[in-house]
Amino acid sequence: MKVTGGKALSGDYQVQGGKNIALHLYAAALLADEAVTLRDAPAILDTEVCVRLLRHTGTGASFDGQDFTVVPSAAPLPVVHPEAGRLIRTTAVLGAALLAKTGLVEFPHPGGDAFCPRLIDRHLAAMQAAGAEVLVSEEGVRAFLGHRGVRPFTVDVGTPYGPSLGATVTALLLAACCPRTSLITNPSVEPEVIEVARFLADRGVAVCRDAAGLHVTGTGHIGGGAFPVLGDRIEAATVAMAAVATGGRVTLRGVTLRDLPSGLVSALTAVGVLFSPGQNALDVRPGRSLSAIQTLTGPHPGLPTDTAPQLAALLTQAAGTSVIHERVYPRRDSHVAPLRAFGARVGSTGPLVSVEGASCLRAAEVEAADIRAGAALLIAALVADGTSVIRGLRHLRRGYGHLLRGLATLGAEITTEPETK
Ligand SMILES: CC(=O)N[C@H]1[C@@H](OP(=O)(O)OP(=O)(O)OC[C@H]2O[C@@H](n3ccc(=O)[nH]c3=O)[C@H](O)[C@@H]2O)O[C@H](CO)[C@@H](O)[C@@H]1O
Ligand SMILES: C=C(OP(=O)(O)O)C(=O)O
Repeated sequence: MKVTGGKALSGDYQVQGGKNIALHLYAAALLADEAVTLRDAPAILDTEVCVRLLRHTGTGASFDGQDFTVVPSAAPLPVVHPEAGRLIRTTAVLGAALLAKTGLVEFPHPGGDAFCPRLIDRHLAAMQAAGAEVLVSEEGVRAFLGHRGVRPFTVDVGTPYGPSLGATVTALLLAACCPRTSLITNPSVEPEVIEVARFLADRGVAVCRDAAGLHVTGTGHIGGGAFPVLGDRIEAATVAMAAVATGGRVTLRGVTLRDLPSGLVSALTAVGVLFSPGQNALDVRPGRSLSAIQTLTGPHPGLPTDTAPQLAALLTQAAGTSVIHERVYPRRDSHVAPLRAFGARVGSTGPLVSVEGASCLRAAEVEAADIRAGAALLIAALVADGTSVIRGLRHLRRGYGHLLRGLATLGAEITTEPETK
């Protein structure tokens, strides 16, 4: 993609349905005994991969650009496609849904962004706690429950890096198929989990949360029907930071201030970003000046790790030394080296990313290694003088359906060419 920077971005931006929310709902929809329509699903590569994965099991799956429809099969093939399953992160969650539904499953090791090793031991612990025999090999995982079905279980989905989002959903889906009560301790409370819990609760699964964790009482029949995919808080944050970094302002449509985690709002407010809530919309603009901050990523409602690379790009425009402490992953710094090519004074040591600002960025030729690194490089290119080239567009397309078109309507000059490798 070629990006000519140096223009303030201003206007309205419609936020897509949440990438990570949709991915988990696609897995939850596999449990249903009737057709499910997920409204406002994002038009991203990961959605296309999920259509392919569901169809491979014999389940009807289609996406018309807005609605993702799942029509159950009486006897789904309990196999997550070995190659396609390596392209996305929610492979083990899809595996859990197939296991709960059919009594066995085979799935490859999950894919997704590879900025550091990403374990799935808590997913496997949930499957074992639910009564499955689990075998792990180089190719992937085989789990077997047999006709006995899911038994009530207790599982801890906490990790040294905080509660696992994906493993909480894996455990929820397993528990949803057991008519007795299971307990998930140290659960994630990210919106992805809350939305899956709401989807299940609408269909008769009892989910309640107290100090011990999530208590889930499942049902023998999970109904169908429509369910909306909540707006993408990470896309909203990305566009807000792009607009502010260029000195512009944006009205985000389809999200409200309440949809943004308080940790994100406080970090951006400390930088000098101003928020004005509207009717199902949020106006975002820079204050008089941008200031350096010291901040930490953390589980919801903390500063989301998926916004930290974009925040580093924004902080190149803030006066002083900023530090972002990554706590959800041991390391997430695939954006740091390519940001330096723009003249940004950015460094990383273990989980700490530091940024010296404010810098005049100049155009660069760089490669994105993953979704949010790509978003951070795009923000830098929008700020920089001259025309930059960013390769690795497929990473961006995995998570952002209409970002480039949407930024163009705000005034960005962006052109794309097919990748040659
Ligand atoms: C598709 C999707 O929704 N992806 C999101 C999801 O990923 P994902 O669900 O994979 O992230 P987790 O919450 O599971 O991972 C958080 C941390 O826990 C560790 N861990 C996780 C599982 C496990 O069994 N054992 C273990 O040790 C991971 O290595 C990581 O350091 O949540 C992450 C954290 O908010 C986001 O960055 C991802 O964008
Ligand atoms: C890390 C991310 O995604 P995934 O878990 O799909 O790799 C992300 O969305 O920033």
